[in-house]
Amino acid sequence: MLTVTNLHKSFDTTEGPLPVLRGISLSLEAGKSLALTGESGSGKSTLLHLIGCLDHPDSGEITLDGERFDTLDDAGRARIRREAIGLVFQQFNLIPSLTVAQNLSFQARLAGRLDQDWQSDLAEKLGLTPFLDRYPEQLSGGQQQRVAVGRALAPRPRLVLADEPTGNLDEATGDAVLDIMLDLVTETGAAFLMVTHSERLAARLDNRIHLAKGTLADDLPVQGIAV
Ligand SMILES: Nc1ncnc2c1ncn2[C@@H]1O[C@H](COP(=O)(O)OP(=O)(O)OP(=O)(O)O)[C@@H](O)[C@H]1O
Repeated sequence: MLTVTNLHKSFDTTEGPLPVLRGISLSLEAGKSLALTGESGSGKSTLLHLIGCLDHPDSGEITLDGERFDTLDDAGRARIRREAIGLVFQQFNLIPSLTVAQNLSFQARLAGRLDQDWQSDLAEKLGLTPFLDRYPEQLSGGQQQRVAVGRALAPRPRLVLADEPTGNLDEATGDAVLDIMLDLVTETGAAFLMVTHSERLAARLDNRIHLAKGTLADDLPVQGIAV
């Protein structure tokens, strides 16, 4: 279970501090999916980065299964990213000098949780088995994003965070990638938080929250979510 309580984050700018998140609270159960929507600049990526241990909040608490993230130092955040979190971004961020198979196993190796059977299973489910010896530049965008999804899920993370994962793909390809992601997060029992601009894609997840002016709107269905 992910819990976020009264999270605040400002950035220093030349015009002074820019408050981006002003008291965000939410919770997300294992096996559930949550879409995070909001206008450009509303702070969606900032929130995802804090939850994903890529940055630290000014105040507030973030816990995963009772373990606090917000008080960790750089090394602690790096450990959590390795061991508990799978990240998928709009840019596929594959390692160009590694094959598909090596990219798929990269995160699991870092986490010390390489499981060849699960990796083969993942490759099959993601339709990547014929491409295992290719390099990322020899794949289409949709295929590259499926590798990124597989890489994130190979260590069986407890929390999967995705920032516009289908943003660089055409609609049909993006839908197919999201279908597979939803199947896989359900199968692994991970909690899944996805940033999206698309109402259509947001509606495919279990719940949705909307960020505006640094706070979460409270007029949305909140089943399973404490907002
Ligand atoms: N490192 C930073 N330093 C200063 N300002 C920042 C920094 N990161 C983000 N911001 C500002 O914080 C605000 C929120 O940015 P963020 O990227 O979280 O928004 P977003 O909702 O994800 O936007 P988009 O949908 O366009 O990706 C923006 O005004 C942005 O300019």
